[in-house]
Amino acid sequence: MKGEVLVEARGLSRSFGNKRVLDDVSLTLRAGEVTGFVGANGAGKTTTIQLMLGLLRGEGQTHYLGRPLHEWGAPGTVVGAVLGGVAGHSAHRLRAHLRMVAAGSAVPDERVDSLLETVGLTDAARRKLAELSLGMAQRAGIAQALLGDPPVLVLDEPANGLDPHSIRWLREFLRGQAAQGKAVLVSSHLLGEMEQLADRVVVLTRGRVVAAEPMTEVLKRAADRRIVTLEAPDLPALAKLVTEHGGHLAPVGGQSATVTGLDRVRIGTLALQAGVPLYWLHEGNPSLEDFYLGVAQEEFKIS
Ligand SMILES: Nc1ncnc2c1ncn2[C@@H]1O[C@H](COP(=O)(O)OP(=O)(O)OP(=O)(O)O)[C@@H](O)[C@H]1O
Repeated sequence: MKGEVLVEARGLSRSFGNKRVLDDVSLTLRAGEVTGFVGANGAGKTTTIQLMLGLLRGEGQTHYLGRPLHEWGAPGTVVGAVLGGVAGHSAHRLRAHLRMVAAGSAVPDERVDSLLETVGLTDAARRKLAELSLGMAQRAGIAQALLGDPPVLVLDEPANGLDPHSIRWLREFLRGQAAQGKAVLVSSHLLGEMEQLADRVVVLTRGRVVAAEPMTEVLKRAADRRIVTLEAPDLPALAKLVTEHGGHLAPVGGQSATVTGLDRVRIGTLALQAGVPLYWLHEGNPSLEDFYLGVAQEEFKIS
């Protein structure tokens, strides 16, 4: 059922030596939703995913449909993971490799063929794993993750290194999986891509979750942080005006400046009323990037 909680990760923590790389991370994945897991390099996304999947030891627990993964007899029917292409012997041919994995979980051969078709790899079925392109390897990894028809999909940086065509395919594919009722977790540092893909965003900064919100809320909050870029011949006069009305103007060279705290309509109206000339002003669309940079900045200030 859409919105039903399928995965509940609580209090995930992990240290390497005396370095605490994850600190009390909690995540909830819901049926019918793509959750975007974003964070800078080294923030701890991969470590979180490995803990969730039981591939790494640490503190905390993750329940899949109410139970830890190890209590499920066939974990592949609960969660499918794509952790960077397809893992297997490089000399094995794709279809044979998938059939071998399928046999281990009592999945019939026909499912391998239908999944190869689903991910658009029917023509590559006889290629050796070593001969697959990066995009093909990602698709093959997805086919492998889907063998047990799990209701949960977890993908670590699946868009890494893909060309725009493959990224688009991936986006549409994952949206399709969510539309079928699966809960999908995707980690990425490609914020523009995530904005188009995710229903919900979890932001990780230095091992801690600093935001977990629906994308609609993220974009609303980003709108509040929107930056206006402008050009004006008398920046000191404009700066005074902006400050008087609760905004902040920062010169960026020449006659250009950025303004935060006021939107373009307000700035334009105030300038007109005060007789301060403006050559042009521009306000970008609210983006996940604005939101992300905002929360990451606040986090660095307080810690
Ligand atoms: N086996 C390990 N031994 C020591 N430190 C580790 C190990 N694995 C990860 N780390 C450290 O833990 C931190 C989190 O790493 P992790 O790979 O989870 O981050 P990430 O968010 O996935 O980053 P990226 O986007 O670069 O993959 C980093 O500082 C990393 O150096």
